[in-house]
Amino acid sequence: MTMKKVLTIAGSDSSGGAGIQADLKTFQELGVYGMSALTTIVTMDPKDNWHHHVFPIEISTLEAQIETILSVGIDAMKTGMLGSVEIIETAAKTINESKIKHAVIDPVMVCKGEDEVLHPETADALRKVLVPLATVVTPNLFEASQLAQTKPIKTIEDMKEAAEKIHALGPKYVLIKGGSKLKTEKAVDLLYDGKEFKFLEAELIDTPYIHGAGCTYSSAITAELAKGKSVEEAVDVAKDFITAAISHGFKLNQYVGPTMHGAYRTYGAGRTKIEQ
Ligand SMILES: Nc1ncnc2c1ncn2[C@@H]1O[C@H](COP(=O)(O)OP(=O)(O)O)[C@@H](O)[C@H]1O
Ligand SMILES: Cc1ncc(COP(=O)(O)O)c(C=O)c1O
Repeated sequence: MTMKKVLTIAGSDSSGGAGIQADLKTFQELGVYGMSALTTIVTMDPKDNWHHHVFPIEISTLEAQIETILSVGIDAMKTGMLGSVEIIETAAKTINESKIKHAVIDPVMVCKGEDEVLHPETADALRKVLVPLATVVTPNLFEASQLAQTKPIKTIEDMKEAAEKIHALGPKYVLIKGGSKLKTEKAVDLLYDGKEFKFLEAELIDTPYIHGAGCTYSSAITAELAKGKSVEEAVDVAKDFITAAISHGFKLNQYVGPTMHGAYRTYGAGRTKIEQ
């Protein structure tokens, strides 16, 4: 069997749990060959309560990375933190020019633990330029309300309404992540293809260690799509993958705890919590 090749266009999380680090670890776990084009570098200041700093990368450096990777060829790609309108346009150009079959767009707008939207001016560009090209777009509740331009999402009904509005922008599928922020007993996500609402449910795990969960989830979807799975199948595997990763999340330091990318391979979809 030939190795499937996937690209992530995303930021670097120096602490290793989210961003490109999460993407490449997840690709490896799911047996695809990962390549990366770095958009920004995020650091955390230990002298200032782990406050995030974002260092952008020159657009010409991003373009050179993408050129390298497209010369190899890819089976699927994803985007994560992009950080500027110009970078969003470059990602869209990559999807159009490579005629790639599957692009998963994770519309990263905030980092967990940080309140402010990192790049407010980019929400509009995401809506207009990138989201329409997605096979699947994977907003969390906050990102979904920004993309749909609706009020804060608090209920399943709000989620459905936002999914319809986002679908109207042009992506094939919308996957809204309820996670722990919806007042439900389970961790519920909503998949919408323009016709049917499908809910994905998993046990809601009582843990603060979910740094990088969104990056990991969208990478798992990308890996499974590259292997030829349908969107419904890919999202199902990814939900098991992220649930296992969250149930084995661990404390890195007093500020952050990432999910465990190797949990699905090591423990399977079943969940045996490791003692911290
Ligand atoms: N405490 C939790 N227990 C189980 N699943 C969770 C929990 N928190 C988030 N999830 C799931 O993890 C995935 C990523 O969601 P989320 O953390 O909301 O994304 P993001 O990192 O983009 O904010 C989704 O499938 C969501 O339902
Ligand atoms: C580079 C980068 N991308 C994405 C994210 C978002 O991470 P999450 O998957 O927890 O939403 C972060 C958060 O720190 C980050 O540093």
